[in-house]
Order: sequence, then structure tokens, then C-alpha cells
Amino acid sequence: MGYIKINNLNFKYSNSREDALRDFNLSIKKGEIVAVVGESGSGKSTLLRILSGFEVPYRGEVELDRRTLISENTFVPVEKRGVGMVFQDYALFPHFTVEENIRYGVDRLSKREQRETVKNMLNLVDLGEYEKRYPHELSGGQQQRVGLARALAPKPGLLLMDEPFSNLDTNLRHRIRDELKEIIKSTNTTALFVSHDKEDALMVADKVVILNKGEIAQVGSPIEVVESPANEYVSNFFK
Ligand SMILES: Nc1ncnc2c1ncn2[C@@H]1O[C@H](COP(=O)(O)OP(=O)(O)OP(=O)(O)O)[C@@H](O)[C@H]1O
Repeated sequence: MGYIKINNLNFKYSNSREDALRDFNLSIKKGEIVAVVGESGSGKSTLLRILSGFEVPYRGEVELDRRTLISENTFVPVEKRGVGMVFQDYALFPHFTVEENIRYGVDRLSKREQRETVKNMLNLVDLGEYEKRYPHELSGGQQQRVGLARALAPKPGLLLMDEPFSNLDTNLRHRIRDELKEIIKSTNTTALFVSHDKEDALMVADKVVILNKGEIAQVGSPIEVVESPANEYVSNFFK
């Protein structure tokens, strides 16, 4: 579980003449963490919106564990994709406790399994004592970890994260960055996150994808993209 293949994705917004994403190809191995970076307007959010099912490409395929999610004649709806999302603003349900938030994605399990999942997830994100709290009673970093626990609870084949560090101040950002990586690695989850911050990408990701005007400028390990930039856009981005 967790092998992703993206073939030749092309997408255009209906009110636009230019493609927002062009000939996008990417394979992600199980357990790998991929960061997608690029200047504002380069297509990062568009890619995330396609993978999470909010937009439909006019060409291209996406497979998760050899199961086609998107193709010319396939569109698997969001809730059936086995894809978990962590949103920029965490998007926790404000009137649900931490426990209820995490339980939300696994409500088809038996009550006993639900309790077990919640307990495991709270331990994983180190929030064992917080299950009865409401989101507004938590710090930003804690809310983010609840968001992560909620997304991981159904054991998604792919975890998508939108700017996971953008709402945190610098100190917390550094700590959460390490924690998040550790949690994702410990569950061997395949993950893709979007960031406008080069440092976040280089510190957390195994593989970095740099987008320029909807096209891939380079894909490589953090060392490769910094030490052997494929072009000027990439070298400027990591300056
Ligand atoms: N709803 C929309 N309708 C038309 N064009 C759009 C829409 N959303 C985005 N675009 C355009 O598509 C391109 C890619 O935008 P996208 O939001 O994916 O970029 P981004 O890399 O996520 O930018 P940012 O870092 O600023 O969030 C841009 O040219 C943008 O203007």
C-alpha cells in the first residue's frame, strides 16, 4: 500500500487560457515523503486539488497501488480514494473534541476498534492526555498534530498536506517539522506536501519536485536539487 504513479497530468481552469499544470509525471515509492515547491502561481495547489479530487484534469492518469483513481474514463470520488488530507488551517471540527475529531474518519469501524485507533493515534502524536479537549483549547502545534492524527487514522495510502508549517512560528515550526517527519516515517506512510518554503522542503522531504509555471523544473533528492540544479529557476529558488 502506498505506491503512487502520476502520468502526464494536464489541467486548465475553465476561465483560463493557460494550463495550470502541464505534462506532470511523478512516481512515489511507499513510505517516501515528497515536497512540491515553486514560486507563487506555479501550480502547487492545483496539483493538490487534483490529487484530493476537487479538480479534474483534462488528460492524464493517477494510480495508487495499481488502482486507477483518475484517467480518461475513471474518477474515484474523494472519500473512496484512500487519500488523507491535512489542511493549512488544520480544519478541525470546532465542536468536536480531539477524540471525536480523530474518530470521524474511522466511524465505520466497530466501537472497540474506533477506541483503539483513537488511543494509538493520540499516542503517536503524543497527545494522550488531550482527548477531551476542544480544538480552541489547544496550541497551533497541537491542533496540527490532531489534524495529522485524524488524517492518519484511516491508514491512507497517500497523505496530502497543504503548507503544513505555514501557520506556526519559527521555533515551533522547526520542532514540528522534525516531529511530523518522524510520525510519518514511523507509520511508513507515503506523503506529498506543498510548500512555498525551501527549507521546509529540504529538511523534511526525501524527494523534492520544483514547479515552474505548471511544469516540472526538476525532481530530485534535497542534495541533488541544491547541488546540481537543472536550470536557473531551480538555482534561484534554492538561493
Ligand atoms: N480558480 C482558478 N481559476 C483560474 N485560474 C486559477 C484558479 N486557481 C488558480 N489559478 C491559476 O492557476 C495557476 C496555478 O495556481 P496555483 O494556485 O496552483 O499556484 P500555487 O503554486 O499553489 O500558488 P501559491 O503559492 O500562491 O498558493 C496560477 O496561474 C493561478 O493564477
